[in-house]
Amino acid sequence: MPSHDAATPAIETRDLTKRYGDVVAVDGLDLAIDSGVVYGFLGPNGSGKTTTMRMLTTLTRPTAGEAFVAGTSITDREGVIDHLGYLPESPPVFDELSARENLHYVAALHDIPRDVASERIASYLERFDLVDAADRRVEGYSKGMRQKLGMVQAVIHEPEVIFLDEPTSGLDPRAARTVKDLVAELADHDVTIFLSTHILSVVEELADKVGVLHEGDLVAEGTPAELKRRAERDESTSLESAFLNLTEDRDDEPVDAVEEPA
Ligand SMILES: Nc1ncnc2c1ncn2[C@@H]1O[C@H](COP(=O)(O)OP(=O)(O)OP(=O)(O)O)[C@@H](O)[C@H]1O
Repeated sequence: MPSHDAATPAIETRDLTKRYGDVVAVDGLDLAIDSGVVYGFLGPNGSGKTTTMRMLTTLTRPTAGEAFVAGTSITDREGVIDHLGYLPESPPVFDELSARENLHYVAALHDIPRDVASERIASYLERFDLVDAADRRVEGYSKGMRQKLGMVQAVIHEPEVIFLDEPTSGLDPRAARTVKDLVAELADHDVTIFLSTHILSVVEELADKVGVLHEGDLVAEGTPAELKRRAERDESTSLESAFLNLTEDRDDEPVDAVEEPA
């Protein structure tokens, strides 16, 4: 259950901006995402998705604007860090440790008692089919095994808000199913999932709401059905068509929130 006030969005950004020299990676982003929502964060390569997630997980500082995760400002790193989990594109794992040791390390960072951590770790290792490899050094792991370990690292401390960057990348169909089922299960327990992926079938299956980023701007927001309905006006029915339509090269256009028809 979220510890923050239910009326407070789980993720809120106001005019959140990140510049790298002349490059505006994220340009005045305004988001308000409720608890228990799976938010599909879409956008072409280089549109600012990773930069947004890095700001929201305190790994990089905004140039301007502000953001709150689970009601806590991202400027309060100590205060916010226990409330969030992050699976980045390359999971941060220690190669010289085993999966179990890596997970105990992360659990200890979050002050989870050793016996509680042991139980949770055993359960996740089982769920992700990592039991046989659990006590082997991670340096010999395949890409998919690392990805699964990264996923467990992101959820082991039971955070209220979880940021996932391409969580099914490199996974076999069974492991991808495990991840998707876990996301759905967490959302059922009011955990908020901020999910960035280029795999639109994952978004279709899981996302309650979708935001489309283009060159650092949020160009559309709505449910997958709303975005598709909008694309239907262009005689198209798929989320892929909606995505392509929304992110084709365009001059600056305002945010286009897609509303349910009355
Ligand atoms: N550390 C950095 N230094 C300079 N420019 C950066 C840095 N990180 C990101 N950028 C730039 O910011 C923009 C957004 O990059 P970002 O990685 O956030 O995109 P993305 O949407 O996650 O892309 P992808 O889908 O390819 O992962 C790009 O123009 C990128 O070159």
